[in-house]
Amino acid sequence: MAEWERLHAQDHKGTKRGLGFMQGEEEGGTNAAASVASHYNSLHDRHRTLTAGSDLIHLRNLHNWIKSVLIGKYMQQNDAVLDLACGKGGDLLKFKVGRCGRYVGIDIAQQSVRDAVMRYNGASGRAPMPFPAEFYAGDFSGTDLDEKLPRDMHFNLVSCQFALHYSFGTEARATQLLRNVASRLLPGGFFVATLPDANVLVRRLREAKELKYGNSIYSVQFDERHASKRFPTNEPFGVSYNFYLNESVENCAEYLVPLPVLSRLAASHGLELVEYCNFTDFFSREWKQNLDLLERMSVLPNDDSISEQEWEVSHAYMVVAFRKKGERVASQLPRPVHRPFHENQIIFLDGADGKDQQKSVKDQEEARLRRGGEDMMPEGKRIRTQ
Ligand SMILES: C[S@@+](CC[C@H](N)C(=O)[O-])C[C@H]1O[C@@H](n2cnc3c(N)ncnc32)[C@H](O)[C@@H]1O
Repeated sequence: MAEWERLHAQDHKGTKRGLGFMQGEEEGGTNAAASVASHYNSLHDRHRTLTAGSDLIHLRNLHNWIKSVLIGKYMQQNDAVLDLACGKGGDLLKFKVGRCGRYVGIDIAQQSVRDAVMRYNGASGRAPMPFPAEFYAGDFSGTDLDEKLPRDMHFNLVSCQFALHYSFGTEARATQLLRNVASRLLPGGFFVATLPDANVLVRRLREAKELKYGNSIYSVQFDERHASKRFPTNEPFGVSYNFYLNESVENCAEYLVPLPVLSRLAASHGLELVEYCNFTDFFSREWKQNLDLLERMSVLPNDDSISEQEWEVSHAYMVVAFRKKGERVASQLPRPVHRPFHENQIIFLDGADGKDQQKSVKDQEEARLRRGGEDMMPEGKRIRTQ
């Protein structure tokens, strides 16, 4: 039996999908968001989904392949895409392959957004991305995007890869994220995400002797507040844990995302759950149809294979997809956006980290005036200082 099949069987042995959760202390708000930003800013193009160390190359490739398949499944040619938590732009190529019509990337870590801009413009001798794009630094669960983005900016696809769980620190933050997605998604559009699978994390916690478990490449640590290992359903937010991969300390807390809670919150914003699937199940279902991609992305090279330990990490994640109610609306054609995108065009929204925020906003305004007032941004997208 393949490792992913064993993990699948183990998790579907008479278990109920859906758990209760216990609320933590009043944490998970803006301070937690700031710590996430500084954590990701401090990583030099090295995080859990990109390059977590060459020894985890297969895991990295596998997770990139899963994201590619997921995006490919829900994206249509010429779609307008919102990449929430775009990080360093690691998914730009996937949107290029999907023939993206227009791209907007937002991340709380401003240094990551700068890296994404470089990648978009064609860093390290690579070709620039062929689609128009804009970049924002801001907190996706602390900012009202309905109010802050240009009024006519809507998307066919909203993608939030390996980041949704940061919003579950409080109900207000999780709700704001869903409100942001729903307000900017066109009818018939999709919201796709990858995130830790709370059922697997909690099952492993209950099987462990301590509050920490893992293997030689990963570990998950819950704190003493969760010593009972019980999680009341009526308090589902703020259940934090720390995830360590290959001994690299993730010093920012993540939060369990109970699927029933996410699904209810999404439904109350007009988003219907159309798919949820653990990574290993997703792999076993999709690999045959996507064999070419599997080979091209070197997920299963001949000379080596994904180790049991790596499958165990992968099994801690899941994909979800939601559809916004209504008939599909074709993407709007973007107004011309000048390229390359300049770093000083990054717009700072509420919650973006960094003390130079106001200065950057001022720089942007001055740069615009130096260009004789020509607005390189689409009309309506004025710099907002909070
Ligand atoms: C694991 S990385 C994933 C990056 C990218 N989506 C990918 O898959 O390669 C998580 C990203 O989420 C971003 N992030 C976390 N909380 C956020 C928030 N509240 N608003 C915007 N971005 C956030 C981090 O800065 C980081 O870039």
